[in-house]
Amino acid sequence: MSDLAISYPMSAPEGACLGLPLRLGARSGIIEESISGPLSSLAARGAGAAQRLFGAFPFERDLPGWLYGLRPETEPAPVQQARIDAVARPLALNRLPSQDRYAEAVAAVAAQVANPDTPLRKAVLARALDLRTDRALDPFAVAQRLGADPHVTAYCLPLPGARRAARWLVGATPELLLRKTGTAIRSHPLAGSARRRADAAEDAQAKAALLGSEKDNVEHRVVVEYIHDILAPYCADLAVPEAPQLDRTASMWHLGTCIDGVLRDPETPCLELLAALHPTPAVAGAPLREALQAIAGSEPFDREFYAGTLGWVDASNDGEWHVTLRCAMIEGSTARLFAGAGIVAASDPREEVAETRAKFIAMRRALGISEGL
Ligand SMILES: C=C(O[C@H]1C=CC=C(C(=O)O)[C@@H]1O)C(=O)O
Repeated sequence: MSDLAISYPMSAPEGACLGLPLRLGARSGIIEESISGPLSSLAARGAGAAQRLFGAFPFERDLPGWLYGLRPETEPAPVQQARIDAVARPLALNRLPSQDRYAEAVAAVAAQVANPDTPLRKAVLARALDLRTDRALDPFAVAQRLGADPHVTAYCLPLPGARRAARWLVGATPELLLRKTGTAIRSHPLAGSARRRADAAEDAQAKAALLGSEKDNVEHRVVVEYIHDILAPYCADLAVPEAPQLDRTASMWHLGTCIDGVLRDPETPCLELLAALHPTPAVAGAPLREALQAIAGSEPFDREFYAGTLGWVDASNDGEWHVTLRCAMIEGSTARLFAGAGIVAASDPREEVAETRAKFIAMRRALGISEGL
């Protein structure tokens, strides 16, 4: 019986996801229209569109992403039908790269950052976990479990797959890249992390240590400076707090800064701002070109939609876009999970392995992957 947990259509024609359900935070619906293209080429969309468009763009900004028009009144059936108890059983987990290889890559990038002859200030290195389970995974059930954390925005959306069935991008992100409401804009970048502890005193200690960590504050400052420099030319006013605050999810502490601005031109398209911002040093690094080289030289997989951006834009050009973090790409009975960490000169390779392990916790729990696997 549990094999039938997925009851919605899985056979979208190649290159389209029409008729499939999508969920982003509190909003959901059935896809009735889709537009594809790189973020920069879709930047004019939104204004003039008949309805709110939802979408996702990959990490690489020149690659195509998707904007979807939804039939909004429809609550996707799987949300009611998902059988939370019918969890697919994990069979095998493959690390890409191994933890040792990841630690070596971190050490090499930290050394590059420490070298005053190279311009690299920070690079975000990720690793992936490839999971195989004993039956088809239910992406909506996974998203529903992730969404139990009130500090994240959970999402589940189909991506056109190479084969007949859609691939699903599922996750729960804590990071707001850009919200635009009229002339008001907000970005709330996160960078600098510590695993949360079950014991309250230890948790408070982890939080205080993160706030005082010079390494994490350096990592964070690079992101805030970058976002300030990108947004400032668009803004009549831009408020950037001097020091970061602490933000949380159920399993992580993060350094966060809430940046608020007022646009000079209220007509500035939301997606134009997004195209200018993405990818920030919270997921890439700085300077961008050197960071992308470091990433390409270190990561033995394609990030695809991990560390991209997802959200919506509406007819009055308002929108809300998140960083595609704490996610997995689900296809049938397989899932690829992603987690990354910002590397600066003072990064300790073993601690960055531990940090990425902690960032997998939410998705591992949602997928029922035991610590031992
Ligand atoms: C790149 C990730 O997290 C980013 C967001 C928050 C904290 C981060 C950090 O401390 O490195 C990362 O910049 C990830 O979760 O895969």
